Amino acid sequence: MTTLVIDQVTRTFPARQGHAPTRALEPVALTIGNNDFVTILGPSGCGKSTLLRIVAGLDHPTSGKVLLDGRDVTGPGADRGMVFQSYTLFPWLTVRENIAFGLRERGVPEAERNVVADRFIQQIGLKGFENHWPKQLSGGMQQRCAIARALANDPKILLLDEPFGALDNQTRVLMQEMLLGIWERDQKTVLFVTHDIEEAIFLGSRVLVMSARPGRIKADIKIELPHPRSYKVKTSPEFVALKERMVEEIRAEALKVAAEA
Ligand SMILES: Nc1ncnc2c1ncn2[C@@H]1O[C@H](COP(=O)(O)OP(=O)(O)OP(=O)(O)O)[C@@H](O)[C@H]1O
Repeated sequence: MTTLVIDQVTRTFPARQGHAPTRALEPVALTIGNNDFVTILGPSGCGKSTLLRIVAGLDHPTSGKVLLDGRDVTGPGADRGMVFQSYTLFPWLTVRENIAFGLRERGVPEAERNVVADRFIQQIGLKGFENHWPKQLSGGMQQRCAIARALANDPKILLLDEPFGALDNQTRVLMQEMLLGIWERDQKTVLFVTHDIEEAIFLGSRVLVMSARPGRIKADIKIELPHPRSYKVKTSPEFVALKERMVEEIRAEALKVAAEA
């Protein structure tokens, strides 16, 4: 079982060209495990991406530390799979090659790589597109491929930074169901950043609400909606009540941001 510990992590970006330093994160303390699907919700600029980048090892805390299964996170690693909002597939590799990229880096033989890649191609519904180039795919298909590429490495934890933010609403809902289906089957530990309240509740087993900058965890809410979840749960009284609560939490933070501007 995977345990991620975020131990009193802060991040201050240094002063630049007459601007004061930016305090992006106040001490954040958090333990994630039990194959949680944790969604992080917060107003724009509250430090969500900064926190995720620190867990990914792409940025470093100013103080505090991150431990994955007891080991200090000091840089990126195959134990953490990352998916960004913008499409980040390698344009010179086909769908199958993109998905198998991490396996190739680790020296897995081609035949084995193809078996793993094809399993994920099937799971994410890209069968028939194995040999397509990223530019031949729609945005939603590219993001499915990016998720498959992250999963193919069998990471301990999947880190997603607004992965569906650039998609139209219809595609976004389908992608949420697909990702949830994978989680329901494989029970991966997931950390998912979004500013979409419905998305955070629908996907999450736990929603963390962050305060306005400097960000800290303002609320940690367990979501007990039953699984498997379909989009229909969004109209249930439980879902609507959770949404009302989150709207209030986020509104209070958004007002603080507006008052500062
Ligand atoms: N490399 C950097 N240098 C200086 N300041 C930065 C840097 N990265 C982020 N910041 C600042 O830190 C704060 C938090 O940024 P971050 O991107 O983590 O917020 P966010 O919650 O992900 O926002 P959004 O929802 O708009 O993507 C912001 O004020 C941002 O301007």
